[in-house]
Amino acid sequence: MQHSISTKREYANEDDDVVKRHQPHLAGKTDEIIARLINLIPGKEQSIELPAHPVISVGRSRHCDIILKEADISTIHCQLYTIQMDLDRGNRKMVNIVDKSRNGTFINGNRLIKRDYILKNGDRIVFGKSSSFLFKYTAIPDEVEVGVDLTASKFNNNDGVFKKPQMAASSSQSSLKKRLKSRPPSVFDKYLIEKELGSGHYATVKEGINKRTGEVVAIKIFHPQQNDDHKKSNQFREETNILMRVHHPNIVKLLDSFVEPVSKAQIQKYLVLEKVDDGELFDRIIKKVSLRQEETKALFNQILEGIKHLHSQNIIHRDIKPENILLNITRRRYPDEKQLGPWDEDEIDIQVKIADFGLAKFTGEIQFTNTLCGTPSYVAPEVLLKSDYSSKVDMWSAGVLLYVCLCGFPPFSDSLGPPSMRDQILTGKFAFYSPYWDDIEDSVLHLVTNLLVVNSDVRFSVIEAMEHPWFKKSNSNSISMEPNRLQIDQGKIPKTYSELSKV
Ligand SMILES: Nc1ncnc2c1ncn2[C@@H]1O[C@H](COP(=O)(O)OP(=O)(O)OP(=O)(O)O)[C@@H](O)[C@H]1O
Repeated sequence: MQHSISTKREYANEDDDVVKRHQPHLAGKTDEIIARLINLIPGKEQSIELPAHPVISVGRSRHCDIILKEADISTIHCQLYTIQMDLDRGNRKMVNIVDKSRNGTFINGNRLIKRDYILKNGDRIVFGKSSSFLFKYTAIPDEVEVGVDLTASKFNNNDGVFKKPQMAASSSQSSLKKRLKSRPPSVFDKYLIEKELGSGHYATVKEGINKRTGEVVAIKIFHPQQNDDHKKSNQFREETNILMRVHHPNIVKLLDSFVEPVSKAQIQKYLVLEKVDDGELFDRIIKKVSLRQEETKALFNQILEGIKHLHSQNIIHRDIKPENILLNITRRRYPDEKQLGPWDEDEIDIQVKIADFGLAKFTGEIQFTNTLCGTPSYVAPEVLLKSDYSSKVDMWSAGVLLYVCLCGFPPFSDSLGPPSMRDQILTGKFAFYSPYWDDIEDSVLHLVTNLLVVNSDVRFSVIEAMEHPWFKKSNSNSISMEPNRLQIDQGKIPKTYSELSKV
């Protein structure tokens, strides 16, 4: 379909002298070009420069700065405002789009409906039904190689030909480097954001591709929130800067973080994370009902390695649960390939990656339920009581997780009551029910029993857990204890995660 777009100049040249006199064409020679609207339809490529004018109007009216002639375009369809935004990485001019239309302005498929939205690099804007454009800010520091003159990319034509920036004279290189530093990129400058990988209560996680290196990452996009607390945004930035220094093979690497405006009233936080390919431990438990002891041991050992590293850096995870344990699985490629652990037949190795470390405080409350409604939380008694707590809260959660891996249902649950789940947690009341625990070694029961201890001073630390005889083949019989193995009314046994997932 032919896009009939004309800037004011074209329109004036065509048929209206009055317009020509009173409405100069959109971009004057001295105007700073802040962004471009790009029509990518093959054969009709076109680039409309957007100068940093306070307001640019788009619509059918001949008084608009950008005239779209399609029948579904309103007289004034939308307005583009240049606004100075105070981003966490400095100030930046951005374009705020305000919809005024009857048939809608769509950003990446979502209708604005008379709202405002701050445009991001790579946004696809559709006016009405089919006037479709890609939106791009002109200077994109992260995409430009050092030594390339950004001023050369200030094309001053609307002919739709995308010229490559020219090489700068060496004298301008240091000023360019300074500009690159002082004009920090948005997440959209740096990454192409692709398919959704999953979503949770607070965020959607999408695949991202680093435009410069091609690295594939996971980008956690938190739901927009009111832009009323600069202090919190700064805290987010400072904390994530610390978390970015954490490097360990069993911890999902935090690569970057951004806080960006969505509209004048709302901001959105982004975390760029190492991408983990094979889902959550939670799904593995659902699929298998419970995990074999040797498999649990191999996974739990890696989980403890990750927690040990966090604790050594004075970081408390605060939200250890199977949804936050991600897996990278190396699949078998040929029949006699040697397995590197006690994994399933088609698996050569599994690497555990702990996700969301240290971030619980940004998502508000630590969650008291997990994704399957009514299943228990992993929180320690001192967290429930909102009293002072230490890294030992992670060890309580690790104890719940170990219990769940081995039998498929949680140690604390309202269905086991009375008392209530909360009171079971506060008093540390749990047991190993027959027949579920009958074939499981006393040694691991001893470990669980030393993790689910109400008094955090007595509860095992991560080092104590790692040194437990269960992990050491020769020592696993050296434990003397009478585990609390109980018979229980079948009707009282909580449903396994696997059963709950089918409800
Ligand atoms: N680094 C990653 N690589 C691949 N997938 C990921 C990664 N991080 C998260 N995901 C997936 O994205 C989904 C949602 O992520 P996440 O659980 O972190 O969001 P959330 O809103 O914090 O969730 P919750 O409701 O559990 O607090 C999950 O299903 C998870 O498997």
